[in-house]
Amino acid sequence: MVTRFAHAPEDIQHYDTSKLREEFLMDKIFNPGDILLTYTYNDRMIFGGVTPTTEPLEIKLSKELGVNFFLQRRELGVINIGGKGSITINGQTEEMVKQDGYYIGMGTEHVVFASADASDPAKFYVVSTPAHKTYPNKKLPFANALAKPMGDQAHMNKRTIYKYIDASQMDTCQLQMGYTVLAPGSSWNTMPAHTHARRMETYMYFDFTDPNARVFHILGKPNETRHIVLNPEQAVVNPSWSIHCGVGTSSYSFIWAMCGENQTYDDMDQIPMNELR
Ligand SMILES: O=C(O)C(=O)C[C@H](O)C(=O)CO
Ligand SMILES: [Zn+2]
Repeated sequence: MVTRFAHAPEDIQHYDTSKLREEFLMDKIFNPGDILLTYTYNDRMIFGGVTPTTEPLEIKLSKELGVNFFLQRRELGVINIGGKGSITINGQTEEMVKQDGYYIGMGTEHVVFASADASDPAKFYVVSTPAHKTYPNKKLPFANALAKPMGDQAHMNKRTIYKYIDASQMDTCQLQMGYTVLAPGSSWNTMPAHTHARRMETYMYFDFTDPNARVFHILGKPNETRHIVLNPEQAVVNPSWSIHCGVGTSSYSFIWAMCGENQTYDDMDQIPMNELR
């Protein structure tokens, strides 16, 4: 697990490209046979990829968090974006096909991730946030996600937001998580842009319709923006004060996850176009 510190808006004013990437980009999320995690000091979210191949994998963090086991004081959201796999929670196994999600509550001692076929491994994108209460574990199949169509082709931002972990559907301490799929030919996400000073957010981009495509992710204060160019299966941390939107050279999907003061998805401050710089 690597640590990324939190920033003030002024910090990034003089960052060059490599410094900006070093501070905000997670350039590898899925490494076969491995667990790659980032601990951001923005609301202490931990996020990353678990990619089991021949052997099952378990996130074992105790000393790093000053606890006896990873989820002792945390909750966890999972979405599989790879091949068939399974999650075994305290000894009980659930199949996890591509797009299946899971919410695992505070206090769960063992969560073991496995792939059905090492040559087409499951890719579990995981996000964990601090918790204070145990809410029930819940499988989150794609078909049950709340689908919210957004945008239109004229604005090149036709997309569907699938909310997996949403306060209207289930209880969590902080975590909100979902999956946005851009329609073929659309390239903009989250434009018009917004901030939500009450919550931070991570974005992990994947499923580019052209594997050679790139996404230009935009962050920063609305009047002082920066961009980071992303390959498929890379992620960005967005501080609460930052916009977070992007444009791709093809269509793509991304998983967003948030935590902070509230769980009100629509609690956003929309940025008028003429304020963007
Ligand atoms: O495409 C979008 O718009 C999004 O997916 C927006 C994210 O869900 C978000 O930023 C929520 O705060
Ligand atoms: Zn947002």
